[in-house]
Amino acid sequence: MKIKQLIEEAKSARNKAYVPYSKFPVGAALLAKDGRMFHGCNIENAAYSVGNCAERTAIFKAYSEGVKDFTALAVIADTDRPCSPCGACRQVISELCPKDMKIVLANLKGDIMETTVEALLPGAFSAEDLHG
Ligand SMILES: O=c1ccn([C@H]2C[C@H](O)[C@@H](CO)O2)c(=O)[nH]1
Ligand SMILES: [Zn+2]
Repeated sequence: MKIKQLIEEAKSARNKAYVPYSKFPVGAALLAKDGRMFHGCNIENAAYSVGNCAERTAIFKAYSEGVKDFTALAVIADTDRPCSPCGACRQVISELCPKDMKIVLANLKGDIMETTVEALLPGAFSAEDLHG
């Protein structure tokens, strides 16, 4: 799948965001190795801290369906620079996606930044740290 198409998928996922508090909709699209696409949006809550980001929504949806092998993730929001995933999402992405997997960050202006899981969170705390 082309990068532009993946970004379009993330953009349409963004339309589903539930963001009454931040009014900052974010969309994500996660492409699995088997070709399946998992969309994610941010879903907020009056108890602010229990809201979930678009990236984690997409990853958790895939995992909960038993899909664990991914090839690319795109994220988009109406930001000046391509949308930058938060620390919590970087940690989750780092554990559940391959280190060299492509991450495409985008904004509505059409700016695109391509990066990788490893580059998003170098030296991430991992299961190896936990269990030696
Ligand atoms: O990469 C990001 C950055 C922020 N958010 C959400 C969290 C919250 O709902 C809103 C404002 O931070 O945007 C995401 O979903 N993904
Ligand atoms: Zn996040």
